[in-house]
Amino acid sequence: MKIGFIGAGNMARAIIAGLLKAKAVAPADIIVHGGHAANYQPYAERIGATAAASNAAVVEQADWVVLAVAPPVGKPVLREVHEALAKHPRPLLSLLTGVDLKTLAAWADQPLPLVRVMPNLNVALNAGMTAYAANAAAQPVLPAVVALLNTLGESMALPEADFSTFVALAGSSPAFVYMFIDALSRAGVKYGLTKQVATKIAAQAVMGSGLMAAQSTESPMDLADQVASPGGTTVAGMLAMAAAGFMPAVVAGVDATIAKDRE
Ligand SMILES: NC(=O)C1=CN([C@@H]2O[C@H](COP(=O)(O)OP(=O)(O)OC[C@H]3O[C@@H](n4cnc5c(N)ncnc54)[C@H](OP(=O)(O)O)[C@@H]3O)[C@@H](O)[C@H]2O)C=CC1
Ligand SMILES: O=C(O)[C@@H]1CCC=N1
Repeated sequence: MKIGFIGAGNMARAIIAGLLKAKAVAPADIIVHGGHAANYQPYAERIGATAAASNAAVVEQADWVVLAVAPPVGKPVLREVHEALAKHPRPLLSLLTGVDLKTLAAWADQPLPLVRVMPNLNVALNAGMTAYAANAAAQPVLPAVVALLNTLGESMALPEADFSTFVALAGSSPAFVYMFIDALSRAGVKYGLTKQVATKIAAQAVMGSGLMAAQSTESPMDLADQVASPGGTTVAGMLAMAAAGFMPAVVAGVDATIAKDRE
């Protein structure tokens, strides 16, 4: 199975890293083309992937094509590969935020199996959270696509109406979590830890808590109650964070992310 990537930036590279770690695809069966040869060629060489000379060549050489460019670049790129896709009607997996299947079909301007895929950068460690939605033409290939996505972490079918919310909760949220880790770590620095030590402590605590929240049948607040001993340190910290607007700050961030996705 040859997987082609139009765009070889952060998200494409994270997916490719996850696929290679899972040994789901052989390096030479990864075909990439990007905006600038100076970026994608050395990258392809480094990982043993195939650098294609053009976006059309990606379509010609790959079995499936992943559209991994910035959303505004999607339409011109699909125009550029229109002829190649007409000759080789490959399933197209789009990572573009804010671009639904209907828009994608209009841009493709020909009947194609289309899968809208919304991953997050944690796919690089096979710990991603990915949503997908597919058109009717993609249904026969969908089980194989989902099997591939599942090598990258968890995946779920999602109604397209919920994609903006998913972007905030999974696509963008690693950045929000890094902000939290940095804030926790910085507070440790305030009390004399080095940034390196403080970040290691904060990141490991967040990782364990994420694992616990993902695996437990209890709600996050039930889990928090188990941490917060009566009259103890944790409840004092939780109340101070609540008073400083922790939850409204997080929800405001999600609101802004969703609004941007829907622009
Ligand atoms: N980053 C993330 O965490 C997530 C991103 N996404 C989505 O994934 C997509 C890619 O995002 P991301 O990887 O972060 O973006 P990047 O900016 O990191 O990568 C974009 C890639 O597109 C390439 N490119 C630009 N113009 C063209 C062109 N005409 N033909 C082919 N390739 C081109 C760029 O090449 P060059 O740099 O050489 O110009 C670069 O390799 C976006 O639509 C985004 O919404 C979805 C979920 C999460
Ligand atoms: O910030 C962005 O627009 C992309 C989509 C989700 C994560 N990164």
